[in-house]
Amino acid sequence: MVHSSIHFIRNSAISIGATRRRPPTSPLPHSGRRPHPFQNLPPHNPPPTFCPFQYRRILAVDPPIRGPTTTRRRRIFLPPLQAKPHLNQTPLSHPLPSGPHLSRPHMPASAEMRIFPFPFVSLALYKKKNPSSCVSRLITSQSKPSPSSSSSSRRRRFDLDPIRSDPREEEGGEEQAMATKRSVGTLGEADLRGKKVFVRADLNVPLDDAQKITDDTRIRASVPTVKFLLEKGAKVILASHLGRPKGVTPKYSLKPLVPRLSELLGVDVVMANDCIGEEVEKLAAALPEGGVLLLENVRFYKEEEKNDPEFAKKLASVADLYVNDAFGTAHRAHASTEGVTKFLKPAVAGFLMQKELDYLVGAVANPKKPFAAIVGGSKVSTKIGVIESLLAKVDVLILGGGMIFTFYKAQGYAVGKSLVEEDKLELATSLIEKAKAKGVSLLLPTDVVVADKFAADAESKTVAASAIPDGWMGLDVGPDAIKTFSEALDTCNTIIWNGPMGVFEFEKFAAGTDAIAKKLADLTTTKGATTIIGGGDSVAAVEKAGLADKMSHISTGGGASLELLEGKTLPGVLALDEA
Ligand SMILES: Nc1ncnc2c1ncn2[C@@H]1O[C@H](COP(=O)(O)OP(=O)(O)OP(=O)(O)O)[C@@H](O)[C@H]1O
Ligand SMILES: O=C(O)[C@H](O)COP(=O)(O)O
Repeated sequence: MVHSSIHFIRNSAISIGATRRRPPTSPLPHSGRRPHPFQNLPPHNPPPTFCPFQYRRILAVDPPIRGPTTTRRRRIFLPPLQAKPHLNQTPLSHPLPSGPHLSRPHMPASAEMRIFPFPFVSLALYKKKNPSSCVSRLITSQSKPSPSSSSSSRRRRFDLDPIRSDPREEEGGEEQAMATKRSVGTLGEADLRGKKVFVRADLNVPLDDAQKITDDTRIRASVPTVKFLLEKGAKVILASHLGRPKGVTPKYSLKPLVPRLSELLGVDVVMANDCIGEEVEKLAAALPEGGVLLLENVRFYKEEEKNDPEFAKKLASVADLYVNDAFGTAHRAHASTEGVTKFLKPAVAGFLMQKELDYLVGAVANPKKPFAAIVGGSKVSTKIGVIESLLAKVDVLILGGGMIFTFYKAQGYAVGKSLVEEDKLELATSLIEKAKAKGVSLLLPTDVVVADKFAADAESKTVAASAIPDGWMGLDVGPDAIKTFSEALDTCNTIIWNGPMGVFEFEKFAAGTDAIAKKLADLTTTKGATTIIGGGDSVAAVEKAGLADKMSHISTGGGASLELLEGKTLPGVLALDEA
């Protein structure tokens, strides 16, 4: 059953599917991999403009993530920081040593005396007994957003007070609707035998130049729902998109999927040359009980993405009822995901859809605490919503990937040629402050692996986060950071991960990502922690490490999982029947 609703989903579904906010998440050869962020950078980042440099010892205290009784204050030493001139910190007489040893507890006593109110790692705002009570107190002391901000088109939720009155009462209960959809499992043989069921799946799988499937995860994930329907004597009309074709484009045909689908389903799947029209009508009419008809790519019609009602009606005309199992496309309000529900009843959720919602809504809304989120990936700008939303839920937030350099720079570090979003420096500072205000332990890497160029064969070395040499770029988190992150994760019972820790595509810079993948697999299998992986590249990294089956849940949706984690509602889900 889909878990009960969460109070934080509060945004209107209307605009959600309307924008193509982000590129496809998986590296899809058929559609071309999205350009790496570095491809858009000038050859050299401008050097930092602030000076003179002052060095200071930062001492931050992380919160008691070991739980109420075993709580102890643990000190984490960050390497020396090049302070902003206006910070007016007492300079040390000499630059402090940097490197991995700095986070070990054998620091000179003089250093331990220097405690700065620096929000970099988190602060000791944690509650002694009940984590949420401390967070509650802190948050309720903040002013509530103005009515105008809450209705803002940015649809951000988590700068809102998460423990104030239940938003369902205020905003009409869309979030409840997300979590209480009718499942295909409620349909019995009486409902299904001899019926034509329109199943929208997300079969948007990567194909190589020879049209060979390079990752069949999404096909396999769609099998349980279809098999269930076939076993109950239904006739399945299967629809999907593939890539982002502009009109009919042979390389985006779903035909190459037929053999694998037939093999997995144990039936000979019939393929149509179109998704609407006479041929489809004939093939659908000829389907036997337990037969499967695969329609051609619904995106060959522009009406699909426009959610054109006439097109939706045509799609629906060949079937009796509707099942949406396309979680990966549920954030799109398209004809085959949303429009078609106006013409087919019942319209229910498939098993994959349910599982995704169970984890990405249910487990995230009611996590077994302590709850940690690991957010990486290339840019902070693509993860703002996720970070803000998770800040209201988690006890520990670990940041990695390319985005950390924007945080470092915002705090006065020199970052060499690392990826930096200059226009997000203030945002980075404000996220740090929000973490502090909410009592979240925000962990940034204390050391990084830097490279002299963005290449697999680049020269590399590990340096303290504060000591990135000019002309070098950070491409992975360092061993000390991995150790600190692992220790923090050891204490957690629910962990969600989105975005790799480094440029894991290059073997030399994959250690941080691999270590996190191994850690999560280990925590799942040995400790029973709930681990959820969302986001195209993090999923790819886990698959690459061969650890996918060790995690509690690997999401099949990149954009959809991100939107859910941001607290947005998914139109493809909202349109389904209530349970
Ligand atoms: N230090 C770094 N510098 C530059 N790029 C990085 C760095 N660390 C990671 N990356 C890149 O980030 C990319 C992944 O970022 P992305 O935000 O797409 O993550 P994701 O897991 O795919 O999440 P989602 O699909 O939900 O956006 C990878 O291609 C990786 O090479
Ligand atoms: O790969 C995905 O994320 C889904 O199939 C949705 O694809 P889209 O981003 O092209 O809508």
